[in-house]
Amino acid sequence: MDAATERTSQRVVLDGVLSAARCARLAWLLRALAHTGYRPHVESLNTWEVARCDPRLLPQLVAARQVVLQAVEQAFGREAELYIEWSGLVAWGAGSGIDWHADNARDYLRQRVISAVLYLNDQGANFQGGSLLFKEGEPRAVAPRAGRLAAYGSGEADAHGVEPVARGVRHTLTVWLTDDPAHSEDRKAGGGSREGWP
Ligand SMILES: O=C(O)CCC(=O)C(=O)O
Ligand SMILES: [Fe+2]
Repeated sequence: MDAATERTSQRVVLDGVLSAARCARLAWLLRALAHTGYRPHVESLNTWEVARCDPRLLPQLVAARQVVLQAVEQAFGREAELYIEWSGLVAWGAGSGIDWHADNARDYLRQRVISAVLYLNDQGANFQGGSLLFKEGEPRAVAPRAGRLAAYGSGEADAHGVEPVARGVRHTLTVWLTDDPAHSEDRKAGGGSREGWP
């Protein structure tokens, strides 16, 4: 394998990244404001939409995604290098799931370098199924539980899928990170800093 095709997978699973109470508040926001259309059997709510629906609710989401950004930067040794490209809350209903894919495998997604999913509720208690599965490497499977963060490369080396949710609703805060400031969602919102929100 030459340097150009080298596959470098990078993956971490961290527990207790957000408290159970903060996870529950984000899940409440998701249930109150989410809309359909992201994928079949899935409802979502991105940070822009929260800003538009009710800016008073924005700080709790902005604070949580900042926690995710900092946890990822620390885990991957990339402090002050990454920007949030997209962030949002996702509710995975019964029947939802995703086949094997890489998160940057389209021309318009190439800027994504790390994917981060913070789970807001518990497999087994709140829903059945819904494990995050990787095609190769370790860890091979992540069982969602409130406060657990899975972070992994957005490229082919970390190809992954979500096992179908069999029952209940699986809640996540999903964040894609880029090292290209031009693709920062905060910059696009008009902020000049890495924390561009008011
Ligand atoms: O929710 C997860 O565990 C992973 C989601 C995912 O792969 C995606 O949204 O691209
Ligand atoms: Fe993915």
